Amino acid sequence: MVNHRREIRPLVAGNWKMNGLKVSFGEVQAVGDALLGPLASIAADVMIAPPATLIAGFASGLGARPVLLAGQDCHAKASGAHTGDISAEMLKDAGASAVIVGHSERRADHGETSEQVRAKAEAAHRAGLVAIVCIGETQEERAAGATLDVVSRQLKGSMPKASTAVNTVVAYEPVWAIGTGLTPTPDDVRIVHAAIRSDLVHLIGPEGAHMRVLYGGSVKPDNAATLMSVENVNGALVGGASLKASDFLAIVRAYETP
Ligand SMILES: O=C[C@H](O)COP(=O)(O)O
Repeated sequence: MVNHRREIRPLVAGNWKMNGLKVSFGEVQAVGDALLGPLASIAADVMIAPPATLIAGFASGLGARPVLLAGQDCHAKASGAHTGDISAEMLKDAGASAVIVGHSERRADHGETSEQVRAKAEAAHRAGLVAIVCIGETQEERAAGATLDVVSRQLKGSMPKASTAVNTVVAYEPVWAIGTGLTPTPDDVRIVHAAIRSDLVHLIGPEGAHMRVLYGGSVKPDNAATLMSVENVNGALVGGASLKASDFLAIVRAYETP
């Protein structure tokens, strides 16, 4: 473990996306059991964001196991005539302590703008949830040399002004790395995370130096330790590899203390 990790407690979060019917509670239970047993010395918070329908059951089944639960999206309002939506308050009531907002799949599939993402993050804060704000460039934007501009614009547009290192987490997820098996080089990750760190300090002041900035996009057991050791990477947002407890735990082990 390198020194900079001691300053910010990392977070390893698994985003199950629209999967769960074939993924049993046993996977979450196995993660929780490992954190109580052989992996009790993991120096990181561990979180699962299952489909919203599973949160309440997982919350009661987990008991004292140290696995945090998160939603994958929320509406900007607390309640009302919004068929099919779910509010941050409802996620909190079900047992979530956080919610992912602005994932690139939401931005692409549902046309979500950074302004809407910021409203959702504000809703999360209002409900007492941690907002995990996702940003990241497409392959075309990277090829055009626009990565830092895009990421900076999304960050500035999506972050609530009242964000703190406690109520907000940033997740940098290059769109082209999601579910593809491709990842940026550690140096590419370092450059983007350094720019995000600098923007955070500029946007919200000294708190920005302490906010967790996760990397996401094809994090797997065999690349987790390398990616997690990059400066200003304070954990991971894991998709596919979070569906199997053994893979997810292998990623979590990047934060095993010696
Ligand atoms: O939210 C998670 C990310 O979209 C990463 O997904 P992935 O690990 O399957 O590439």
